[in-house]
Amino acid sequence: MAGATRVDGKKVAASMIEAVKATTSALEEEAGVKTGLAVVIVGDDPASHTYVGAKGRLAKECGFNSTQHTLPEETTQGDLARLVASLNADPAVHGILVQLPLPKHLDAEAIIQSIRPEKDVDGLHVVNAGKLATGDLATGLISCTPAGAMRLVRSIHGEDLAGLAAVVIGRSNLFGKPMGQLLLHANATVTIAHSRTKDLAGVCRNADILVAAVGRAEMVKAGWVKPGATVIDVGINRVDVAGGGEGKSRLVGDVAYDEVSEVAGAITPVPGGVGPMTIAMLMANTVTAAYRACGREPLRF
Ligand SMILES: Nc1nc2c(c(=O)[nH]1)N[C@@H](CN(C=O)c1ccc(C(=O)N[C@@H](CCC(=O)O)C(=O)O)cc1)CN2
Repeated sequence: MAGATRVDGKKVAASMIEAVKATTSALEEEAGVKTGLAVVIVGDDPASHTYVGAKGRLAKECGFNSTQHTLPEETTQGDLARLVASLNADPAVHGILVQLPLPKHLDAEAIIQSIRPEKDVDGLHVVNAGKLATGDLATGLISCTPAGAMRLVRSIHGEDLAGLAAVVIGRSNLFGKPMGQLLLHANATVTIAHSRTKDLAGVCRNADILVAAVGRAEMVKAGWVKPGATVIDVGINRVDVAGGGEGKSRLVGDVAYDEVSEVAGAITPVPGGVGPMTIAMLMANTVTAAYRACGREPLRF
């Protein structure tokens, strides 16, 4: 029987969405401003279309004016850059999100850096990454997945992580680095581990908070986890179901959930953990951007 507390990302995300809805309607009532989100998707990747659909539906539910720009696979860098430039110039658009990954022939980094930082609700522009790195959490926009994962850490440990050792496995700009910085700002003692780390299992066993973002199904085993640790699983891997027949698959994280649940103190499931928080944080960032565009500051979500 599993002993760890299951950290319910859907529940935390739902309460955040309620706060976003209230904040959005307050802005409309007080300033007459409707929060605007533009979502851009290029190509036919089915998973990306699913995520974009979910973002659009939730944006509408939050009371946003949400527009989706669907571009064909063969879109050129110039076409996409012109669309971003027009959204940058549109005062009714407070947040711009370009769904990743982009088709291989496009330079995703150049597109992300062309978004105005104050509309970069994905928090990926160097200005926003730099603000996070220098400890300015008040004026920038923080990348949605690390912000969502951090929210789940706070739901277990509170605001101050002083005295706790945190290990993040993964050093990407999208997740590992910003997650490490958020943990550091909350006073945790942070290690960022990666594919070249020696004795990865041993490093992980020191962690009071272990965050896995490696992209390898169920790589983190029970023997990697300190008894009682909090384990945050950021992986989303689709694996075949043994004997399930053609095309049968299920989603698993980077953590071997069942065995790690026997050792950990708290653990996020996949699905239903960090994933729902990513989309909730996008909504929070978008209404935050709308408030700032009106010279106001909303509550901290
Ligand atoms: N521009 C961006 N592109 C991408 C991001 C991002 O944050 N910004 N993240 C991922 C995809 N993503 C959002 O876009 C995302 C992935 C997964 C989930 C989620 O809720 N997952 C569910 C399971 C869903 C399923 O059944 O397939 C869960 O974990 O419970 C939300 C958002 C890459 N691209």
